[in-house]
Amino acid sequence: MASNAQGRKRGATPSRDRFRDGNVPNKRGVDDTDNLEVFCRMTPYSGSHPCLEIIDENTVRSTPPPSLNKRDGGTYQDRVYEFNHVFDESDTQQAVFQTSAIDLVQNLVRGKNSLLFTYGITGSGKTYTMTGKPTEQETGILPRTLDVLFNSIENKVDKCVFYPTGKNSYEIRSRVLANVERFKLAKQGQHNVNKDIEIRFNERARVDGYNDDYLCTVFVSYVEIYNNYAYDLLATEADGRTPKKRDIRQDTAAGQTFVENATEIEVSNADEALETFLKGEEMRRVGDTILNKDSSRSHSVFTIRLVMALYPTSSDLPYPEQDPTKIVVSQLSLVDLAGSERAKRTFNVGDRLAEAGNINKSLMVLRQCIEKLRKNQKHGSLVETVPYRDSKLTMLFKNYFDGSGKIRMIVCVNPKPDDYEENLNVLCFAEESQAVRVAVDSRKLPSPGAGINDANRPPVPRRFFSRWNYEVDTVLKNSDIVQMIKSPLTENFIIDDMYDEGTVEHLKEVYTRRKQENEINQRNMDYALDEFDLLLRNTLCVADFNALRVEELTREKEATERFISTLTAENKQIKREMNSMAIRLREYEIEDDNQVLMEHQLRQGRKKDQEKFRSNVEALKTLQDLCNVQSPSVAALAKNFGGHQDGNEKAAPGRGKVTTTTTRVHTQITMSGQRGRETEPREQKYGNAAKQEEGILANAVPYFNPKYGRRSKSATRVIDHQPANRVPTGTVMQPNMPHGAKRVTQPRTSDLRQASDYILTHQELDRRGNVATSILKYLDPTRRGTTAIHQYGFPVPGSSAVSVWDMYGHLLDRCEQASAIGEETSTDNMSDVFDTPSVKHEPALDQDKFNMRF
Ligand SMILES: Nc1ncnc2c1ncn2[C@@H]1O[C@H](COP(=O)(O)OP(=O)(O)OP(=O)(O)O)[C@@H](O)[C@H]1O
Repeated sequence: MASNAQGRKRGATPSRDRFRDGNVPNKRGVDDTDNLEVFCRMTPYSGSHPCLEIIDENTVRSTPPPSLNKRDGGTYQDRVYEFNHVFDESDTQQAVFQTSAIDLVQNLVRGKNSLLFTYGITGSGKTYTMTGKPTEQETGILPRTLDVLFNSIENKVDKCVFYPTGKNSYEIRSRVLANVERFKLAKQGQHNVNKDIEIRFNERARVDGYNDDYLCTVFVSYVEIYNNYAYDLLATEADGRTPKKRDIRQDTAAGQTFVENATEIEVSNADEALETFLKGEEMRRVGDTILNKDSSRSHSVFTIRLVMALYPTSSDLPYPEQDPTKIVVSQLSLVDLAGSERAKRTFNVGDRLAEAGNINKSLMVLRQCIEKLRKNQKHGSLVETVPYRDSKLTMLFKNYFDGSGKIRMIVCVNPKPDDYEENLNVLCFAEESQAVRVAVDSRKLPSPGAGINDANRPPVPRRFFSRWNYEVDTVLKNSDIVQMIKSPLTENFIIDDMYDEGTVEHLKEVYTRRKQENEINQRNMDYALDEFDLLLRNTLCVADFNALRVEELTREKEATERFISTLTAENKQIKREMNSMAIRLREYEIEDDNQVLMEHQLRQGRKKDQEKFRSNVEALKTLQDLCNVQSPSVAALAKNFGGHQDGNEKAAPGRGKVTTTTTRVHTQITMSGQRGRETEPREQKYGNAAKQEEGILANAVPYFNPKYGRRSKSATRVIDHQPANRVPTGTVMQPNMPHGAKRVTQPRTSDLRQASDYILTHQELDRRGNVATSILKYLDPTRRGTTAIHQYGFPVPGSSAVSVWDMYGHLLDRCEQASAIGEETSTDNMSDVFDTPSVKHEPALDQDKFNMRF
């Protein structure tokens, strides 16, 4: 037995409680009935929202597509279906054959009947499963079945020995008639072999169980049920295009339904059988529908019949006895049902619509038959008549349901959401079908009776030893050697007269002696012949056995070679993958190294930044400390102006947060509050820092142009205006003030009038929050139009400087106004000018001057 037939992983038969209707599960041999077996196959689907999902090798779950409601407005629920086995999308045609069909081939060679049919909605893969395509991966059940059958049967007789009567029976022709028929067949000539067959894949598996005591031959027939009529796909009407219509009859004697006069073609190998199938396929009605471009419009039934007869008991050339009652027929029907389809999905009209109607009707009758069978079996009596006769399809299947063979269904489903509702019907029906119990076909092949029994059976197939027997018996035993040995030895005797008694006596003696010798020789010869006969038969047996063994080993070798070549190919593939993985790995490693390097650099950069940040924070801290104490210049002024300082101090707090930078550090620092508290002398408070600042001031670049400096050397007319809230910056460039310059925090109008030079040290925040210090020199502030302004100090961004000029212009205006009315501008007022720079005023200098900033 083929390993797969016995050892295949068949789905566990559903347990008792798995069936909703409480049917007894499959228990072979207990009650001589068997459950109808159902296998489910899922079509590959790559779209979104598959409506079916495989849970395990026996279970499928259906899930409604999103937002699909029942016609009554209700919602669908998830449902689970259980089958003998479920094939997922990755299961190959080979796997499907091994699991669902190879044991049916074994049934066939053992003389039993089986029916295998595919069921499902249109486009679900029924034809693909049954027939497939010529490649190894896609060869379907039918071609594989034929291969396995011919790999497994022995003792095939020549063609035309058996012949079908057309009434579900066979007869045997005489040798002469068989020869005549063969001659006629040969005269019909060879036709071109179908291309698909030339390139097709051959299944090499075989099953055991063939009874060697039988001679056999194979017949195939192919019919379709179209629009509820049976058509013979192997015979056409006179037009050569329309298949012949046939009737379905019941053979009461054999208990079988059959297609009357269906053409049965005798085939001697799988290729011939397949050729016949393809010939019939050309006749089969297939149409192009929206849902399947090669949609089967009929139910097709391909029947393989194995016709067997016992070996003759005589040692004649192998030829069956001409006794039709000793013929045994087993059959396997492979049925590709047309798919159910909803008209509203296919938009079929005309013939297609009528076909669809008939397809759906026949499938509905099949369903009803199964339901009624189930009901009857449940009640244990004939509660309802099973409507087999309502459709040709069910009429043809009737004998299987009546127990003349095994029934198996492969239900094909496509998980696409559009098929959801139809799939529910299919799955429901398929699951419930499993509850139907069918009587087991318990027929046994009649034993050969007298003759060779298991004890004296040579270890080679019957066809071998039958041939030697015939050859040894009919050829060797009648050979000349035997005759020659048997011939008496002769001697020349001359008898002189009738009274020559001496010679006669001598002759008598010689003959008697020779007769005795001959008898001894004959006995010896017979003995030797028997010995030789035995030796010969044994030698022939051993030779045949060895030949078989060689054949088997050759097959194994070929299989091993194929396996090795597959492994080699896989090996190469794996090597290729490994190489590409190694390349990828190298790339990853390089990338990894780069990343490590980058990470290292980043870490270094971060470290540097942190160090820089730390040093900046320290610098800022120092700066903050400096800012948080009273400006030394303010301190100095406080000394000069006494009580004024407090007033100035009060004017400052409104500024709140000030961001300052002198060494390009952008950090916010708070300057509120502490300024007024500084009372210690600057040197005392800042020590070296203050001294350093002054040193820098002393050595700084002169702030004024010597050209102008020359004119003002003799007079002390310089007003050094340093507002009270100046932030000590410790900047490198510091102006060198002429000796005698009058430093004021709030200039009076009288000071300005008397002054020949006016120098303003102004501070403000630029857009980035840096403290920008500007030193402005203005000559003769009382006379407009003759001014010359120079700016020294730090770069000041353009826009932020406008406010300086605004303020300055404002100051001048105020001075002029004051002088015009003969009043002194109050210091408080002047202080306002500087402390509230929001006062808008046209600057007292032209745009060119303004552009002198850098
Ligand atoms: N398991 C599968 N793997 C790959 N292709 C498949 C599979 N099942 C079906 N197909 C493809 O789906 C298409 C429809 O399949 P098929 O003709 O077998 O459907 P069907 O059920 O016989 O339809 P209909 O009832 O209309 O005849 C075909 O092109 C077939 O090759």
